[in-house]
Amino acid sequence: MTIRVAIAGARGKMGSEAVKTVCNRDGMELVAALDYKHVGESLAELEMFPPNLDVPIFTDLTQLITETNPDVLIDLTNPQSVYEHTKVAMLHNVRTVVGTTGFTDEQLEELTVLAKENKIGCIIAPNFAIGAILMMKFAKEAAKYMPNIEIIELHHDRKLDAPSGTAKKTAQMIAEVREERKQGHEFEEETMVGARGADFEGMRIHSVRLPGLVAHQEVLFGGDGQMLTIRHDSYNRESFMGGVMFCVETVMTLEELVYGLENIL
Ligand SMILES: NC(=O)C1=CN([C@@H]2O[C@H](COP(=O)(O)OP(=O)(O)OC[C@H]3O[C@@H](n4cnc5c(N)ncnc54)[C@H](OP(=O)(O)O)[C@@H]3O)[C@@H](O)[C@H]2O)C=CC1
Ligand SMILES: O=C(O)C1=N[C@H](C(=O)O)C[C@H](O)C1
Repeated sequence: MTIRVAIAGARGKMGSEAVKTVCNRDGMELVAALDYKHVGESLAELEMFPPNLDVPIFTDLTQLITETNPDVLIDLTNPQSVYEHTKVAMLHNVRTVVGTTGFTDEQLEELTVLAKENKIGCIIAPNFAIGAILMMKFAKEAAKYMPNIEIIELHHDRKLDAPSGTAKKTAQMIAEVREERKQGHEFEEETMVGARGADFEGMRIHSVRLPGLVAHQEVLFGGDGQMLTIRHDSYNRESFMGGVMFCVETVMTLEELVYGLENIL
């Protein structure tokens, strides 16, 4: 069976890589792209894609679904659009693989309920790179023994959300095994706002944004006279594509929402 795939955000850094990957993948067909503005009738008209890539572009998701009948929508857009896309797709019985970050906890909760009610598969993966999943899993394990933790995530300077979805997910996974605790000492004071980063149950999260970076994260564990560092680096967007393909294939077998690749690997 060929999986019919649509991509929202196809012109973007991740979306364009996903277009390439889906087109080269046996057992998948790219049937449509979703954009929020009219950039042409077909991907073939865009300079960044080969002139024979005759894949229609839609600005309306419902119309895209009605006319091209995709099995899976991959969303690689932005925090403002992703919730609505995922919801509309689910309500039209289209499975979703979501890489876009920046969901609120309430949105995640609502989509979880909606997926269950409609018995429709959805995977929301804050990070598709296998190395990043392992970094999060190892960090969760280390936190059982070393609960004083600071997370430093480093990304390119076009990123919209901070902290990154990966940093948030890392903190959530660690929180499953670490009791909330204040780190440092009670007299600590910020003399410049933000100096100590964001506070997640006492762990601190720091977001670095610089040109030249792609996606990187360090989790630092401090102990008496020692420090453990767990680090992952994505040097390009190909690093995410194995995970995207795995999710497209896996979501076809699901009837619920899964948040995080670590739950299905
Ligand atoms: N889960 C993972 O492993 C990864 C997740 N990400 C996440 O994926 C998302 C995309 O990242 P990235 O590719 O770097 O970002 P880009 O800004 O490069 O790409 C986003 C694309 O989506 C388009 N877009 C915006 N709104 C809509 C909409 N409503 N419908 C259709 N297209 C839309 C943008 O158009 P325009 O530019 O014209 O506004 C742009 O082309 C981010 O949330 C990022 O955090 C990134 C890397 C890995
Ligand atoms: O915006 C990005 O680039 C990335 N976003 C995801 C996140 O917020 O964690 C995944 C990866 O870090 C790249």
